[in-house]
Amino acid sequence: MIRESELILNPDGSIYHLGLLPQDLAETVITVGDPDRVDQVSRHFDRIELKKENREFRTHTGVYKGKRISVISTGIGPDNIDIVINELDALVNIDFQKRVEKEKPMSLDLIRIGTCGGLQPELELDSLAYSSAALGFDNLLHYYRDKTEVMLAELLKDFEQQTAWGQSGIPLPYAVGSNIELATQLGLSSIQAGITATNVGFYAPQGRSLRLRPTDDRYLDRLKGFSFNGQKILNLEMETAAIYAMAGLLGHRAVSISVVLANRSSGAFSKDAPAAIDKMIRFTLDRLSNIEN
Ligand SMILES: O=P(O)(O)O[C@H]1O[C@H](CO)[C@@H](O)[C@H]1O
Ligand SMILES: O=c1cc[nH]c(=O)[nH]1
Repeated sequence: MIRESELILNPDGSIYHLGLLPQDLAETVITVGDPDRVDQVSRHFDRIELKKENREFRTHTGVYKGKRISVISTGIGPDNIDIVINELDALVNIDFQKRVEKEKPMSLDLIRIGTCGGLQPELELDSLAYSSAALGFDNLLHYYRDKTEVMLAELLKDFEQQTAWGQSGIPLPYAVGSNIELATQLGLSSIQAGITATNVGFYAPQGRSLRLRPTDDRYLDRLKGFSFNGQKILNLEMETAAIYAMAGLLGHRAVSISVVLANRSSGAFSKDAPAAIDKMIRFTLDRLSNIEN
């Protein structure tokens, strides 16, 4: 039996941070960083059956072209992903009354749609990128025992060697992959694909410098020059690796799609980010509606 301090339920029986009951959640879950983006997604639904909110975690569940979908905001960063994915998993795989794991595990489809900075110069502003794999510069995966089951060891070894990472003064990331089956069902080969660097911050952890200097002047160049099986590090953001790690460990299918708002080589930023984000939302909903329930 899972103790009250570990599986924390609110007085209405909902899970601690997300404030959701098991029946509130669809098996297909879109995650976004920004709570307002939840409304931008659900306004395309045919109908919305539920709206709930606690802290930065806003959830709408509804139906889009016959498919039941939940969209939930995670807020920014991998620390929130630990909370969101564990609690989403608990909603479907733990019996809240008996406080035990259910016998037959359920697998959710998790689709992150977020914004990112483009690392490679050729990445066009407002274009979409699919993260086939991700390097996690957060430490989240290292806290979970079965990490070797989801770690892409070869990619990581090559990364360490090619970038001479030992000289960077920054801890080595972990490497994890997307769910290929889900990516194929969504037809993500139609957009540019590559490795995503998931960072633990927006400024120095993404090589930005306002008044503080990053530890390693060569940080972005090290990332830019890396390639594995013909795939380069395309973009920088703050959730994908943590989602892939947690989904992999818990048996869920996850993919991450990003819209490129910043070109970190040219220094340009999108002239119409809301329109670019809406394009990504429409693309994703359209692809999701083609997957059988
Ligand atoms: O637009 P979202 O989904 O929040 O994603 C990106 O934007 C935020 C930083 O501005 C980080 O969360 C990053 O991953
Ligand atoms: O450069 C960017 C833009 C959006 N989100 C990020 O994390 N980085």
